[in-house]
Amino acid sequence: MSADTVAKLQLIDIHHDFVSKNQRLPLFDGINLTVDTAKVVAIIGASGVGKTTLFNIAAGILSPKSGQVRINGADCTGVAGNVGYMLQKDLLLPFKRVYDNIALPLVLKNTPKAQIEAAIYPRLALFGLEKLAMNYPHQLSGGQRQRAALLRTYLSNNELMLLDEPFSALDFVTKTEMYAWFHNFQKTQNLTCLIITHDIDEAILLADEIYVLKGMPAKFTHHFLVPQQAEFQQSVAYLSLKQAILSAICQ
Ligand SMILES: Nc1ncnc2c1ncn2[C@@H]1O[C@H](COP(=O)(O)OP(=O)(O)OP(=O)(O)O)[C@@H](O)[C@H]1O
Repeated sequence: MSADTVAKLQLIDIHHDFVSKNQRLPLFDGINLTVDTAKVVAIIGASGVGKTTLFNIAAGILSPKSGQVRINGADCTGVAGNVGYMLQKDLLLPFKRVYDNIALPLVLKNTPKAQIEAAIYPRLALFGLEKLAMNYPHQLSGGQRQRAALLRTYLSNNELMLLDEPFSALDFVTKTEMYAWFHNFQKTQNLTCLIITHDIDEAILLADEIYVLKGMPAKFTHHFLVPQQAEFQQSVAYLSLKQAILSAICQ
């Protein structure tokens, strides 16, 4: 396999369990997943199925009982710091200005001030934050806060971004705008993202591929490819795909 064809992220035969009330709770019994460069893969599943745990394993925050996490072909199992990770809630620090919130991961890496400025200022416009950098988070709308959190994640690591329910907490109109903005941003920047969500529309509107995670131990029961033509979103085929995913989750 040449370097160009190595997947950005591979989860290989992941097994994991928890012990609860002296009982072993098998969570994963051989999960496999590949995320190719410049693609967005969404994992959709019911609450408690194991999405966050799988994300923590992919991020290296949690070591699986067995199996391997490969990033760019290298074994990164249980090794944190190789991905950008954005949690569901934007988690901006309320007492810090937007700029300082965005700069935080770079400050923690002891990046020189001039380098931080050079990383942030040219990108503010891309994230629609050019007039807001000196504001505090409470002065921003939900969508603006989420874009600030995304820019922070992007600057911490944009090789591979893991996004937990990136926009589902927003109101319908803001969410719809954010889907269009993110889709365009991801495609123009060739970002590679793994997303977890409960929201079928979020999965279809953001992802190239969708996996349904189900059962206990959980496994991927269905895999859907999302057509990428612009007219797809207004088509009957969109509704059919949504229905098929819903059936897959509820079956
Ligand atoms: N540290 C832990 N010890 C014991 N059980 C745990 C632990 N962490 C998670 N679990 C259990 O593992 C299962 C999966 O949890 P996880 O948070 O990964 O699910 P999820 O799909 O992300 O849920 P949600 O969508 O509600 O956030 C749940 O049943 C949870 O109670």
